[in-house]
Formats: sequence, structure tokens, C-alpha cells
Amino acid sequence: MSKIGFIGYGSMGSMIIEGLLSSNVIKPDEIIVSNRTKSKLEDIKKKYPEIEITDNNAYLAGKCRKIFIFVGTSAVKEVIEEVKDEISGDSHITYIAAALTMENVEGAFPGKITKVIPSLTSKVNEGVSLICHNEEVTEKEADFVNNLFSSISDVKIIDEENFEAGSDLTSCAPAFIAEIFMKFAEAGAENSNFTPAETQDMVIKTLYGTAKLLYEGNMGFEEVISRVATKGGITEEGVKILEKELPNTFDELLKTTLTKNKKIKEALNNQMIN
Ligand SMILES: NC(=O)C1=CN([C@@H]2O[C@H](COP(=O)(O)OP(=O)(O)OC[C@H]3O[C@@H](n4cnc5c(N)ncnc54)[C@H](OP(=O)(O)O)[C@@H]3O)[C@@H](O)[C@H]2O)C=CC1
Ligand SMILES: O=C(O)[C@@H]1CCC=N1
Repeated sequence: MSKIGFIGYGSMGSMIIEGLLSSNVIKPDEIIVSNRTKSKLEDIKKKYPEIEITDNNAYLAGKCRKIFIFVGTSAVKEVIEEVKDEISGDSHITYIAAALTMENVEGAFPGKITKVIPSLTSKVNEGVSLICHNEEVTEKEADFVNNLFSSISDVKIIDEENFEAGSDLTSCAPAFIAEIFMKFAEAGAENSNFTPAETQDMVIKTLYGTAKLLYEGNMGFEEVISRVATKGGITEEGVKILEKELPNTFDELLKTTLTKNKKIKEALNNQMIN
């Protein structure tokens, strides 16, 4: 009986594998997990003794038709080379490496390929996973991957060309949001007698409440703003500052990250071809 293979147990790999196991969409005895540093798999093996662990990717590939590659972008080629002799037209590879195009991966493995861009928010079963399947992937195989990621996030099926801007909005976004609110909390501490720990706590609780209003309370951004920014009041003045400063900041952020994406893509293009 073929198992499900996961290669790479770092920040994303551990989050996804543990999320899938705790939401019961996969069972420990159905999976093999491989990591370059095998000792990092000791904790998950202790928690789920039925899981098979290894540091041998070719061994894993020999036992699995569905293979998830969660290694860093620059290591994907090396992993595909390691497993090449063990995979066939029946194998289905899913990878999460940002900036690595499906065309690039198809160059190394011309078969069934799915690209997923996960988000750290899946650690709390929230956020969006972006998914694109190539034409070789059957509906059943696509559903399998979509269902796994649905158990830890909302799944959005997209065209490959939208991965870059999409990643900014869902996958890089937790870091951007954290940075924005860290600066807000720091400014709060600088302009008051509150300690940095106090302003951080106030801002995080308000951020959580605002997200709930927007999501569970079905309030749009504009309604939240108009309900808080009393005409002629204090908030209105603060909103004006943000309206003036933020469009340029976010435009620059998008342009910079899209350019970086392009640069990595070009470098990887050379790496995958050579
Ligand atoms: N972090 C994020 O929020 C997101 C990341 N991504 C993408 O996910 C990918 C992984 O990122 P992340 O989890 O942050 O990276 P990490 O560096 O945390 O994890 C990479 C893991 O891969 C393992 N590894 C490397 N080479 C091999 C190999 N040949 N065989 C087996 N295991 C190997 C490493 O092992 P070792 O323990 O030995 O180092 C490590 O555990 C990247 O391509 C990134 O673009 C996509 C969306 C979001
Ligand atoms: O910053 C990165 O490169 C990865 C991809 C998306 C989120 N983190």
C-alpha cells in the first residue's frame, strides 16, 4: 500500500504535517516524513510513534506515490534528483517553494505537479493556501491536495501567474502585518507612559478584535473606519495620515517584493536548466 511522503520538516513542513495530523485528515501510519537532519523528527515520532521517519528521500519516494516537498526553494532541484529513479508518471509531486515556477519543476519532473503557497496562519487553522495544479493532475488527485489544505486553511485555486501578488497578500502578509503593528505599538510606547509590553498587548488585542469584526462580524473595512472615525473627531485625523502615507508604502512594498520574486525566478531558471 502506497504511503504519503513529506520531505522537509522546517518551519512550513512541521506546521503543515502537524496541522494535518491533528485535524485527522491523515493518519500517522499512512505517512513517511523525511528531513535532512533526522534528529529534528524525534519529537513528532514520540508524539505519533506510527509515523515512519527517515533522512533518505529516495527510500521515501520508493514507498510513496504522493510526495510533498517542503524544503527551501534552492533545495528542490537536488531533492527531485535524489528521488528521480523512484518516481514515475503515476507520482504526484506537490511543492511549496515560492518563486519556483511549475515550468521549472516540470523541467526536472515532467509529470503531475501541484504548487501550494501556504501561510504561517495555518498554525491556528486560519488564513489562505494558494493552490495551482498542472494539467497532468486528475480531479481526484487535485481534490486530495485541496482537501488536505482545506483542513488547515481556506483554499484558493489560482492561475500560476497570480502566485506572486497572491503570496504577498496571504503568505508574506503575516510578517507585514506583524511589522506594521509592532511599529504602531512602539510609537504608542514612545508617546505615552505605557511600557512597550503594555502597548504591544493593547495593540494585539485590538488587532484580534478588529479582525473578528471584519470577518465574523461581516463589517467591511470602510464600515469599521466610518463607525470609529466620528465626524470632526480624533480618529479622522489619524486616518487622513494613513491615507496619505500608505498607498505609496504598499505600492513600493508590492513592487519591491515582485522584483525580488523575479530575480529569484531568473536565478532558479538557470539552476533548474543547468
Ligand atoms: N516560511 C513561510 O511562511 C513560507 C515558506 N514558503 C516556502 O516554503 C519553503 C520552505 O520554507 P521554510 O519551511 O520556511 O524553510 P526551513 O529552512 O525552515 O525548512 C526547510 C527544511 O527542509 C529540510 N531540507 C533541506 N534540504 C533537504 C533535503 N535534501 N532533504 C530533506 N530535507 C531537506 C531542512 O532540513 P534541516 O533540518 O537539515 O535544515 C529543513 O528542515 C521555501 O521554499 C519557502 O519559499 C512558502 C510559503 C510561506
Ligand atoms: O519570504 C519568503 O520567501 C517565503 C515565501 C512566502 C513567505 N515566505
